[in-house]
Amino acid sequence: MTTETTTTNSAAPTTATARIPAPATPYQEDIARYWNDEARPVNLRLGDVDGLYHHHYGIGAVDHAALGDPAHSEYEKKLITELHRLESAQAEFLLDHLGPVGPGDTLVDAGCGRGGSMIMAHQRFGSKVEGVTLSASQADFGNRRARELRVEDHVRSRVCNMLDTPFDKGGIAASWNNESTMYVDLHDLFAEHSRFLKVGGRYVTITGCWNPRYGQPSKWVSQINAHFECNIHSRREYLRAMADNRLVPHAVVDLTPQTLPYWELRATSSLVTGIEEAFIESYRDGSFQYVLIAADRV
Ligand SMILES: C[S@@+](CC[C@H](N)C(=O)[O-])C[C@H]1O[C@@H](n2cnc3c(N)ncnc32)[C@H](O)[C@@H]1O
Ligand SMILES: CC(C)=CCC/C(C)=C/COP(=O)(O)OP(=O)(O)O
Ligand SMILES: [Mg+2]
Repeated sequence: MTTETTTTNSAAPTTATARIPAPATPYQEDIARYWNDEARPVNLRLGDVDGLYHHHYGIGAVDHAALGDPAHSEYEKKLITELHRLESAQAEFLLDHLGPVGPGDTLVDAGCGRGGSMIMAHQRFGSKVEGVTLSASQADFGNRRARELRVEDHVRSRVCNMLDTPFDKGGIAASWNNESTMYVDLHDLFAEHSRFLKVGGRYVTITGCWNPRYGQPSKWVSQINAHFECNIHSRREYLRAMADNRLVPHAVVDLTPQTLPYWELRATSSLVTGIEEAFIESYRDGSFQYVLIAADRV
């Protein structure tokens, strides 16, 4: 069902030599195409700062002293470095919640993107990290970075549907979704994590969800869905689907106040993509929330 993609030193995907599993649905085909074609400077130029390429957003206070004078010729470069620092801080915060994992463990990054979080997890824990993405370009990119860092024996990306993975039942110590749950049905997703996680293992997600207290998805949430071709779930759906799949919340953290500074800073940069207003307005009007949920597999 799943196959590791063959990688080369070229930036182009090497799908000709790889046996890529067929997407399970036409929707997944759309999403694979979307991420295969993605090359936004807001992601690549941030990743170029230190070689960790993320497709998630940032948390934490902006370091205005590090940014310095906006009129300075180096300001834009410093701004990019600062946005990247906040995105890496987000991944560190997710890893903080994985529990006591170590070098003998295998971790799963479901919807791994270009693999930045996987590298960070291996560097922190010494663990083996298995990533799945629908995109062959992303898997190639992640595997190339792992080879360049000489961690390819421990960090591996493959093209695979996160709802149907090859991981053995109960063989995984901890797993996560970093901004990738909005592409799948949550019941199907948590059933799969629950299957491959060992009892006592930890699952963590950082995600954007619509707030049931607001009523229904706001126009801003609908705009984010249209922009990314995704389907943002409500906070209630997360907790219900986890409860139905032996995932019991250990921590629920509302990161909305911590992510707003990232968005406000990003909105002033030359790398804006046009989606900044929807995130800022929906976080401000309370219709959308940025949350971490860590759960024990019981
Ligand atoms: C916004 S990116 C997040 C990437 C990564 N987690 C990060 O933090 O940099 C969403 C990712 O989810 C993946 N994805 C979406 N649906 C998927 C599915 N059904 N199976 C595997 N990956 C999926 C995409 O291929 C993409 O890599
Ligand atoms: C929180 C929510 C709703 C996220 C939707 C999923 C998504 C596309 C995340 C960021 O990816 P990216 O880093 O490629 O996006 P951008 O190009 O905007 O930085
Ligand atoms: Mg980004």
